[in-house]
Amino acid sequence: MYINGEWVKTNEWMEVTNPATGETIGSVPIITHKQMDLVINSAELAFHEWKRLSVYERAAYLHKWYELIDKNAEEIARVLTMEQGKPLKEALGEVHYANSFLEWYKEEGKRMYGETIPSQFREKRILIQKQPIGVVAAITPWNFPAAMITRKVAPALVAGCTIIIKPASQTPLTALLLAKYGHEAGIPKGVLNVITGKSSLIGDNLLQDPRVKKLTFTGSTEIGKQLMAQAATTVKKVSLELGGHAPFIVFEDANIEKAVKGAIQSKFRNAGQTCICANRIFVHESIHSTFIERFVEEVKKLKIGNGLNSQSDIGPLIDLSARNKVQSQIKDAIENGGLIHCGGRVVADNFLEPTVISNVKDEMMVMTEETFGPVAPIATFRNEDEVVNRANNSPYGLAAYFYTESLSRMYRVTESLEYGIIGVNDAAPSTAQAPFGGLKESGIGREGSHYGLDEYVEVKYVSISI
Ligand SMILES: NC(=O)c1ccc[n+]([C@@H]2O[C@H](COP(=O)([O-])OP(=O)(O)OC[C@H]3O[C@@H](n4cnc5c(N)ncnc54)[C@H](O)[C@@H]3O)[C@@H](O)[C@H]2O)c1
Ligand SMILES: O=C[C@H](O)CS(=O)(=O)O
Repeated sequence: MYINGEWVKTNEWMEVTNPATGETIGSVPIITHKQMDLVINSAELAFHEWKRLSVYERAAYLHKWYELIDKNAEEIARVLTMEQGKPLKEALGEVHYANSFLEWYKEEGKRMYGETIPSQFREKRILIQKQPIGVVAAITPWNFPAAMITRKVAPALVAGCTIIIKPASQTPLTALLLAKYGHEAGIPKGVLNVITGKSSLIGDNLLQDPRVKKLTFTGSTEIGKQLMAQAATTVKKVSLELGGHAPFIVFEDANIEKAVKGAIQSKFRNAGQTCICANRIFVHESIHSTFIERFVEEVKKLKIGNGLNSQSDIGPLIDLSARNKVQSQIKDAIENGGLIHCGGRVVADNFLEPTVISNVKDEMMVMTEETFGPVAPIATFRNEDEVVNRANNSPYGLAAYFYTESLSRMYRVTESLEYGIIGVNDAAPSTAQAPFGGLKESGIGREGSHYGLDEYVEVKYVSISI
């Protein structure tokens, strides 16, 4: 663990395994209650100094950190693949995507402007200041072990906050490697902290402690709800990036080749283990057979294998329970009339073949539960109103995609879909300068863009009588 600028150990450890091989590739300490108080105290003390630096001084630290991550991207990507499983080419892409948040926020922090507002009284002046909120608790998921951390750390630190990061137990090594380079960048002690251990102990301590002013969580909706309730006990500011269940709609006037390419890209990235993966594919009945033929042809080209193998397109699922959950969705679809066009079988322990299922009904598990795996369920639809209603019929509202060549349809459907992120003929919308986040039970707040910076500041109103 990295606490107050030092590498800290304990007597208890937990192992980190490679999901592709089951081998133990490392171990990390299990934090104690006493160390929880140490890390919160360190972050609190550091905050009072860190916030006094100019944003240009803070940005300079982020710039050095950015340069070190860029220089060591291959090393970080290899560790990421070893503990998370994604193909090395995807892991390297994630490291650069993660670093883009440092690059973007080190400049955006310099635009954290205040305001003056005209008063109706001659003798009064109205001043609006933006100030850092304080100590931030960041709890992150295993599917993007680098990007889900820097998407929080970059705006938090440049705004003047200090941060305590708890990475997922499955993927702590990437977080610790990022901290190593943050240390080498000279980030002052107590500003950046990475702790590991039992989730509930860490969560209980962070969320009950009044010195922690903000919770930023990325993970499942179930855990997000639990943490939001715990944060309420000390009225912490909360940002939640939660589950998704993206509809992917192919209208009759779509460019089918673009739609097939986009569906492959969205569905099978990270073996389908991303919050914005296409989860429900809706194809207009008039082009269904053409789409399926081309889609299955391309899916069959995908190569499954260890992420360290440069030929692999699809790595393992994170663990056996994840694989079993996806398998149960496939089984339910088949039992209810779904037709398997390819895949559906376990290749080895955590490896599941990329699977395409047609004749899918909206009541099936695969169409109602988040599918964190390489399974593409395809349903047909007759008209725009029908498919928009079906697409919106979900407790989730994170990402949605649709393919059309019609400008008027693009506006109609974009305005009707109840999702925070919409890709129109585009299956890869994520970028640092744009706001990422969802509606409904997909979360609260945004990450990335200037909206993401606002999550780490308080707005102070100063009324002056002269
Ligand atoms: N919206 C987004 O930006 C986004 C991004 C990535 C993943 N996700 C979602 O995350 C989920 C997959 O990630 P996951 O399996 O790591 O999610 P998860 O909710 O199981 O765990 C997320 C994090 O919370 C921690 N955690 C679990 N229980 C806790 C507790 N009681 N107290 C404190 N911390 C606790 C975990 O250790 C992990 O670090 C999916 O639902 C996916 O959609 C969303
Ligand atoms: O899994 C969720 C991630 O936020 C997806 S992305 O890498 O930001 O597109």
